[in-house]
Amino acid sequence: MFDGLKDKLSGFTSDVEEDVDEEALEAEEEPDADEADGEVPADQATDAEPATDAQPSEGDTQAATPAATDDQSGTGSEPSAADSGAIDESATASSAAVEDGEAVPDADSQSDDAAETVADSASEAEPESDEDDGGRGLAAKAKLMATGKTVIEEEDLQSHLDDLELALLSSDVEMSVANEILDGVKENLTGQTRRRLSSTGNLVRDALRESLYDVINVGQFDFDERVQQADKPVTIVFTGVNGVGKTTSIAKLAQYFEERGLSTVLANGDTYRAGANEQLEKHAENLDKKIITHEQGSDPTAVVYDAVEYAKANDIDVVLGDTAGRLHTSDDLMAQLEKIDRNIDPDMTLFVDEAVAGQDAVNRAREFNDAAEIDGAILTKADADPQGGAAISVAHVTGKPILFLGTGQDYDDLEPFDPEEIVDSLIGE
Ligand SMILES: Nc1nc2c(ncn2[C@@H]2O[C@H](COP(=O)(O)OP(=O)(O)OP(=O)(O)O)[C@@H](O)[C@H]2O)c(=O)[nH]1
Repeated sequence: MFDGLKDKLSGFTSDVEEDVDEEALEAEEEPDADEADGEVPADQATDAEPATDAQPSEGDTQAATPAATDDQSGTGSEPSAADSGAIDESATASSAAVEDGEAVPDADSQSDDAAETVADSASEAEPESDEDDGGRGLAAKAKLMATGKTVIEEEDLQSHLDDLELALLSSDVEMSVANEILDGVKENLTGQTRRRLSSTGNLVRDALRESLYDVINVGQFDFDERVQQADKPVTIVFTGVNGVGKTTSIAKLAQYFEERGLSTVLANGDTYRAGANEQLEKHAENLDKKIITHEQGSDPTAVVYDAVEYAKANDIDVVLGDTAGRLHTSDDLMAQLEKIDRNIDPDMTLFVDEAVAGQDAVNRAREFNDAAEIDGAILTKADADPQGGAAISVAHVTGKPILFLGTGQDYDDLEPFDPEEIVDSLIGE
């Protein structure tokens, strides 16, 4: 699921990491030259407050001096990050933990801790009165260098952001959504201080994770809780064009509810299309569910109404009503759904489309929502979609959450949409 997009996002994070670390290594050579003479650079000397109790280790005096100047804790126990941080990742992560006054964590959590520490220290590292050289004073930069930290500048990122934009658009992410993600990444990442070589990857991934989560997590609500708490019968009406998996999704939801102890009745409100009754009847038979149908061409509202009456009379918990999806006659669609709304007042209207339709699905979601407001969406055929563009875009474009993903042709191939899980699967935990 979404493997093409995963690869592209992982390409972005590793490219930024590689590039920014390379620049940090190049920049590192300059302060080293000063240190070789045993002299603290003038900028640092004026900027730094000596920590009187800092005890540099033997033979490491040049690096230990600036490191100690950054040690606000006064413990004097921090190893020289300037010397070891750029070379030895684990040493850097350990020193980050020491800064926090914590025990050295296990190997897996070291880089995360380092990223946190660096994020925490970003405000400390802000220049106060240093001269401005495009946003950050030279003295502040030198100070960061000396402590094994460096800052990510916007110009370091621009070409990568361009690549990311291309990657998102070519994965069918809607333009405004791609822009929102890019803005978020830029905002989250630029100006970040980070510990050299140990935390860039985490910072980039976290920045991307946060921006993706923000666009995906729009309008989420607890579907199960809403259904459980609503007065019964709960009526859910499904909209969307034909052929995308709407009927199958209704059947999958009937099974989903049964697994949660809720009974269902199906209603075929798609009275427009020949064969629609038979199609839904087949699913009802497979799942041993009651189905309400009327003749082709009859009033869809009457079908759903009858299903609601049946549910009331038989203590059925949920009515699942299909409708005909004809976007090209959006007036008809509107009139049909308005009539259902007026007469039946469904608890929810869910839009169904296929993830594999990419931009088309996103556009249809917008149009359906404009024509008759939806409460949420189901994206089918996510199992066959390498792109992920619709899954990322639909919620942001409609302002309504994706509630389920269809992940196969079997009745239990329906997964609740969990934004956090989706983002983790796209970026890695
Ligand atoms: N791989 C995969 N196939 C699916 C999924 N959902 C539905 N399908 C298949 O998509 C095809 C169309 O599904 P239907 O449920 O018939 O689609 P529909 O929207 O009701 O279309 P009409 O019946 O023409 O209105 C069927 O072969 C389904 O088995 C899914 O999540 N993954």
